[in-house]
Amino acid sequence: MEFSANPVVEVNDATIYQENQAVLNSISFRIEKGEFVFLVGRTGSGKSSLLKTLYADLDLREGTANVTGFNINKIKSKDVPYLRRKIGIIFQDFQLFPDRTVTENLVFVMKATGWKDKSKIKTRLAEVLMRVGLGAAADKQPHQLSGGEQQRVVIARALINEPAILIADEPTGNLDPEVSDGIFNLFLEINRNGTAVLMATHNHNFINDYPHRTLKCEDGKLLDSEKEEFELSGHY
Ligand SMILES: Nc1ncnc2c1ncn2[C@@H]1O[C@H](COP(=O)(O)OP(=O)(O)OP(=O)(O)O)[C@@H](O)[C@H]1O
Repeated sequence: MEFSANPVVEVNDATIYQENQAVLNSISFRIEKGEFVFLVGRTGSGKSSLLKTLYADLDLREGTANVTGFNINKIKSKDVPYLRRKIGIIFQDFQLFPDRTVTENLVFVMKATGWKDKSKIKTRLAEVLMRVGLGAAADKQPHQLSGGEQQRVVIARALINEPAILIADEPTGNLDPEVSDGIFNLFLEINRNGTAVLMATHNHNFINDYPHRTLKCEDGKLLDSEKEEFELSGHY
């Protein structure tokens, strides 16, 4: 991977806290534009805490982090929505409005992020739904869709504002293995089109089948497969 002047994520000497407990100590890493990076580590090792720090849901008290040009350690709450437009966030629970159609779910986010022009909204909506293979689902409600399809809607929602990076926290954690593979392949495809991906996962098959740079939270440290060798598996 080329070393660029403008990485999508740059973290220096950051200590990640949950309340008064340091979860990860003095960690540093960068993610370049268009990179695909796995994040692993056993339950409670700090993966979600790290991701939350990157999207400014958890205060960064020590060290610095720059995400898509925003200084996370100095970011003001009024600027957090602008940061979140540059990153797409995807969780394992789908977090769609259950009583609204797919279109309404997506338009809600578009309006909240400044989209006004009706024809542009319509075009973008069709684009992102096509991109995730759900061209025919626009008028369905979440309960009429399978878990995999709901996660595709969430990914479509995350893509609306052309984020520089997708941050995914166990995006296939609630899905059957076969469906998980489809969702994972969708992430690969989105990545091939230039969007960086940082994906926390417990699914070793993904990493074995698609070996790529892997960060591992272990004993308060962040190991980086680009810098050192480590056991992928272990007690988790
Ligand atoms: N809201 C919170 N308040 C206090 N402590 C928390 C909070 N969230 C997480 N922790 C603690 O911080 C540590 C790291 O948790 P974190 O959720 O980041 O781990 P994880 O690697 O994402 O785990 P999992 O694989 O289960 O999602 C754990 O000890 C956890 O108990």
